[in-house]
Amino acid sequence: MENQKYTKELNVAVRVVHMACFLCEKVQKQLISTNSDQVKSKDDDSLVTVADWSVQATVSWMLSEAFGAENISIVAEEDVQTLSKSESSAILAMVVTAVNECLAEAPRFGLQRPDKALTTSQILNAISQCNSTGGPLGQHWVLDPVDGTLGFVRGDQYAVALAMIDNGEVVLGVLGCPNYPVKDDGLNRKSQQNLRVSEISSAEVGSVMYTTKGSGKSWMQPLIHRDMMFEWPNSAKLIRVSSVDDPALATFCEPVEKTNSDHSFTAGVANTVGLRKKPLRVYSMVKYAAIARGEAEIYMRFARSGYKEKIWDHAAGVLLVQEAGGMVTDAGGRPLDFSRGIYLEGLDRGIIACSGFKLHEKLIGAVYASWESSNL
Ligand SMILES: Nc1ncnc2c1ncn2[C@@H]1O[C@H](COP(=O)(O)O)[C@@H](OP(=O)(O)O)[C@H]1O
Ligand SMILES: [Mg+2]
Repeated sequence: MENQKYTKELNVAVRVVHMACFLCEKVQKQLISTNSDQVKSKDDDSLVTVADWSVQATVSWMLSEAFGAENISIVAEEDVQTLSKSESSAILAMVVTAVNECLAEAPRFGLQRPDKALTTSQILNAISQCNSTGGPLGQHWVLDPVDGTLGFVRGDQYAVALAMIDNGEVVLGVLGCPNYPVKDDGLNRKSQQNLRVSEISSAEVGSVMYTTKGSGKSWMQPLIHRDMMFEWPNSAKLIRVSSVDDPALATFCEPVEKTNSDHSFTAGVANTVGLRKKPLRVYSMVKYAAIARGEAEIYMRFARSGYKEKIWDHAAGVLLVQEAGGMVTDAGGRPLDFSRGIYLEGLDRGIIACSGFKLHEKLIGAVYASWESSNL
């Protein structure tokens, strides 16, 4: 069976994403506590990059340990150019600490920790090992260490996304969402109340969602509390898309930043289709998670013309939605093409993810009707 082919890969990937979430939570808490009033100062930026590089190093190291460095290809967002400069030595030291503190916890996640702390050059090596550009042949891991940088800085939603592409198709997806609780309606509740990390009760832990292609099943696990052991399946629950197909009742999500997606174009489409609710604006791939979990029905993303979407911003989320029963295509109704390197080449205008066929068909029709008069 197709989904049994990646059993070990999935098992390792899920555990590694849990570890990465643990790392991110620690850095995000530090960020919020040191600078609670100021959003996005220079210090915040450096903490964000600490999280990005540290997650990339951790994931790269753990995958190499599990499968052999020579056997794996990793496509990921970060490189080591900035980090290797002399003026980055303080950040580099923070990365080394964060990675080693995280790797020391590996046994809690059922993985092996290194015999001794990794050296700076081992960590730089692990980061720069993620230099693959993917493509149509062979297996490639695809990693976005911290997706939704702005959400991360603001104590809001962000995600750790790890997927695998095999011969051009996404076959495995894991999405860690540290601020998206497993409880029903976790996203709406949190967004409406605009809770900050410091205010979230420890019982409301985040979630990790995962799936494999062809399984027809997407799963969700809670993150584990401090000092708890991760034990497979770690209370995994099946998740499923919403059955709502009436546009008047549907919720649609989109990026918070209008530079990442044209809010006025999507408002026009929403109006044409008869969507009534206000858009749910959420940072990061948590939007895909919301569709897969049935908390929203539609995700629209229309970047400005000329912007090329990157595979790590979509791979894990797209598969989660599809295996939970939903549909994801470009605005022309064609599947996204993950086989052509780091970009979603050939993407027709924008991305539409839906809980079901009926809504999807209506949206494609509305985009078609609105396009000529838009400025995109
Ligand atoms: N002009 C643009 N248009 C569309 N997406 C963009 C963009 N600039 C950056 N992005 C991508 O949008 C992602 C965030 O998505 P969202 O807006 O849905 O939260 C970013 O991921 P990172 O935060 O990992 O850099 C980045 O890759
Ligand atoms: Mg991203």
